[in-house]
Amino acid sequence: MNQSKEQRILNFVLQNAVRGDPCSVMDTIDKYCSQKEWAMNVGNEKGLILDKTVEEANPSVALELGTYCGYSAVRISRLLKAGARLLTVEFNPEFAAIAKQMIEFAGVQDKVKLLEGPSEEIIPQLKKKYEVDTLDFVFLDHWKDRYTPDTILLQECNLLRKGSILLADNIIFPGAPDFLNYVRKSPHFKCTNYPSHLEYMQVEDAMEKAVFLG
Ligand SMILES: O=C(NCCCCCn1ccnc1)c1cc(-c2ccc(F)cc2)cc(O)c1O
Ligand SMILES: [Mg+2]
Repeated sequence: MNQSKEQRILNFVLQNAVRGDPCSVMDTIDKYCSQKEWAMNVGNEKGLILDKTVEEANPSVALELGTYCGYSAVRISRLLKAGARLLTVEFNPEFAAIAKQMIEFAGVQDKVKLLEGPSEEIIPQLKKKYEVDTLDFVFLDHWKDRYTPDTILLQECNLLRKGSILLADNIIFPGAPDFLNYVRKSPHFKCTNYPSHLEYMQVEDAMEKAVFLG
């Protein structure tokens, strides 16, 4: 049965990256996806915005919605302090299986917990099943029409605290217009826009940071 694109990306990493070296894994994925097959990793340009936001948050507990091949899970977890952890949610079982191997190859498996399933089911379980008090950082990179309902659900589940930082990918392309409207109109969020480009392309994109005010 012929391989998936995601399997080809993983194989390229397994054969060309340095085991246990997160930067090597990120660079190797970016090389493959810019030269051979485009894929929806956040990439290195928006990845630098992600890095700066994670460093600003310096999270003890971080949540990622949309694992895909694990590129941003590796990117985020490499910056976490000792004892800090990333919970990453993936709906697609094939993607989750690839991401698990990618995370292990990068050597960040002790910092990352990969949760398989729909975000609307997993978010309400975070406190009791995954022993989360509140989230210091949330990276939204899953279905763009889920950004708003899941942001509302995070608040309803009391998972955000004063200063929790949300960072959303793909604000322009594919776009998340309802999310942008929601957070920018809400008195509970302080928003900042970061213009950038779609991963591996010269197409405009942007990220939006939304700090929860309580
Ligand atoms: O759809 C995206 N991501 C979600 C994938 C499914 C998430 C499943 N899931 C995980 C947890 N809960 C649900 C996405 C798409 C594009 C893109 C850009 C240009 C283009 F021509 C086609 C596509 C670029 C991105 O950067 C993206 O993130
Ligand atoms: Mg994205």
